[in-house]
Amino acid sequence: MAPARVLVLISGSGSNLQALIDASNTPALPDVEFVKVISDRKDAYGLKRAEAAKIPTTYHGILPYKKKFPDDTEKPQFSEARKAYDADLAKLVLAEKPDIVVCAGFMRIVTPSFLEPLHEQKIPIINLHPSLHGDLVGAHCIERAWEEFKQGKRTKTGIMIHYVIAEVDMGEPIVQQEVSIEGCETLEQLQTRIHEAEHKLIVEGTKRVVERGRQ
Ligand SMILES: Nc1nc2c(c(=O)[nH]1)N[C@@H](CN(C=O)c1ccc(C(=O)N[C@@H](CCC(=O)O)C(=O)O)cc1)CN2
Ligand SMILES: NCC(=O)N[C@@H]1O[C@H](COP(=O)([O-])[O-])[C@@H](O)[C@H]1O
Repeated sequence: MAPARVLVLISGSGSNLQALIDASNTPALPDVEFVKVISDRKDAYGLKRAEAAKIPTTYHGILPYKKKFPDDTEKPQFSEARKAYDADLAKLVLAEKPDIVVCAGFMRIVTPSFLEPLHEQKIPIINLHPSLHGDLVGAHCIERAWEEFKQGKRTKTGIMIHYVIAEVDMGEPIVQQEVSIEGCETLEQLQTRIHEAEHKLIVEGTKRVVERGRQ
């Protein structure tokens, strides 16, 4: 059987991409091939990690689309710029014929202009999110959990790998893990604790979806 073709979307440092690369073709994540890494940010260090691993990369920035639609709305579901961006992103992704798309710190809300073309091809899109399903959604969830911990509103948070649907961070969870905040004295300590857990969970979540695709 041919290796599963994995395409990864990133925006930042790419430590989760690195975890996937390091685990690839070991028992933790067997028989996979990274076909491309796409970033919406040109300065994403994850692009350098991909290049070091000899994985093809593409920078797909939003600016040209914003310039094309100067009077655009900021609401993701109605933005012409975002829809055009997402439609082109879908074309870039489909050109690689992936078996799975992994959002590993990809910090853009995607619209049906991206989701539908991939859904038609039955290509699963999964995402790493630093909260449990139905708890915190959106960006900056680690910071928000930390603030609530300091206010005495919570002692735990978590992480999950979930399917990506239009409703942000509400797609079916694939695997989740609770993370205690207790014992952390700074936000940085919580971030470290969460990132260490993420690096394991993203490998497990990707492996499960790859295996489902092979059934
Ligand atoms: N339609 C969906 N798109 C995305 C999902 C999803 O479940 N459905 N998951 C995200 C990843 N994500 C959280 O896990 C997330 C990323 C970014 C944002 C966000 O508010 N982005 C802003 C820009 C923020 C910035 O530039 O710093 C935006 O897109 O306007 C929310 C959730 C991947 N996309
Ligand atoms: N809502 C999505 C979100 O907040 N994702 C977060 O982006 C980081 C990516 O780190 P990385 O670039 O080092 O892999 C991760 O901590 C992940 O939880």
